[in-house]
Amino acid sequence: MAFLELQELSKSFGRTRAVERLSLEVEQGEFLTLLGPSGCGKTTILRLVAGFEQADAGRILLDGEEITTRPANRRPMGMVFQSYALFPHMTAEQNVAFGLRLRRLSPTLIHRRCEELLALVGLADRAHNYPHQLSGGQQQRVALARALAVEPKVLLLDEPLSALDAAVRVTLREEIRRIQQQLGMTVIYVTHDQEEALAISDRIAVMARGRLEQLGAPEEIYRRPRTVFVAGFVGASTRLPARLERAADGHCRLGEILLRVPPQPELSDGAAVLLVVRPELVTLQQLEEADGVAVDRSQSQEQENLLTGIVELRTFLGAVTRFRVRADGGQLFTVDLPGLQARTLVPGQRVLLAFPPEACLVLPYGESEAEAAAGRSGRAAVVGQVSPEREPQPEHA
Ligand SMILES: Nc1ncnc2c1ncn2[C@@H]1O[C@H](COP(=O)(O)OP(=O)(O)OP(=O)(O)O)[C@@H](O)[C@H]1O
Repeated sequence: MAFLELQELSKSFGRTRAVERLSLEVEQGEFLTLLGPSGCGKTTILRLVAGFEQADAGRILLDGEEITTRPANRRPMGMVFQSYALFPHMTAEQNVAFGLRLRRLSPTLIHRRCEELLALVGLADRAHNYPHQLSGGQQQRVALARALAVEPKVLLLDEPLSALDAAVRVTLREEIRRIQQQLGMTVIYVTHDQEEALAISDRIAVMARGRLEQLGAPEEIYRRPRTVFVAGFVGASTRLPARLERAADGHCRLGEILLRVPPQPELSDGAAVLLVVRPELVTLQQLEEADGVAVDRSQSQEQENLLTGIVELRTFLGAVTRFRVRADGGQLFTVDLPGLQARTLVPGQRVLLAFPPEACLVLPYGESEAEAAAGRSGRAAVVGQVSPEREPQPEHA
């Protein structure tokens, strides 16, 4: 039996179905992240678990006991919110002590516990500072210590880092993970930031429109997204509507080109699919103008898919440089190359794109979704989609 079980939970607000028949199991000591776009129901799930909302249907079990209708103040949960929500007229130590005072512990014990907790979150020397004397990151550390003070069985974190700047976000998420592992704490963490979710979690529940799309370890979610939504939401990717040909032996038609993909014995010939290729699995090789037609496909065609194209955008991202390349068939590819390989490639440059069959993830793709994709882009459905929020900004026009 799982430590925390959500069984067929549903919650509506008027006509809005915030959560729909959600079933989820969280193990003791597990760090589970609810990931999804704004409005997909993440906060509502957390509030249902905390007892701030009542479910319309379904059950919540903690450690084998049903807590579905138990009031919030009688659930052993700690919560940290997006906004720091500290008491402004209390010092860091007094904030942490708040829950302990309610429990009528002795002042000596409370003081010792606060010292331990502030040390745990790296604020041993800030015990007597008021919230306005602390940075956003430090305030969130105090909020974390305060939530941990009452020794909750489950810690609920609702976008705790989203108000902080990028560098602090990364440091603090590592701290949260360290503390969670040190204490063996069970955590449900809410975020819409896929990179954060991949970095911090044991497992990720990807949500869309109140429903669970996929549940799995970060690597599994990234490498084997099971739905078109997950493939688009988690990680950058090239996504190309295509059609299977000789599915069982792994061929796929993309416009004029026949690509090699992993065999798809479950799918039939002629099925509409979405090809998903991660940017780091494609390589680019510079071509001289004349090479475009002289690419020797005969040797490497067995191992690699080869396409010619032209670099449209180059975006320096630090560790990698991201390229947008338009293949000669019109498809757009996103390609990430590490520093040295990227140096000589600039917009306007003709290139050879190469990626092995194993780099292609093949997802069933309904006709309606294909039409919607074509409609959104204003192009034929064979043109690759790069999600707008991850569209790189041009380094050179
Ligand atoms: N108290 C409420 N009254 C009415 N509608 C609500 C209420 N709380 C949530 N909703 C609606 O339920 C849906 C899910 O909201 P929820 O806050 O759970 O999403 P979310 O994934 O956490 O979004 P965000 O990341 O923007 O916080 C949304 O359509 C929201 O407008």
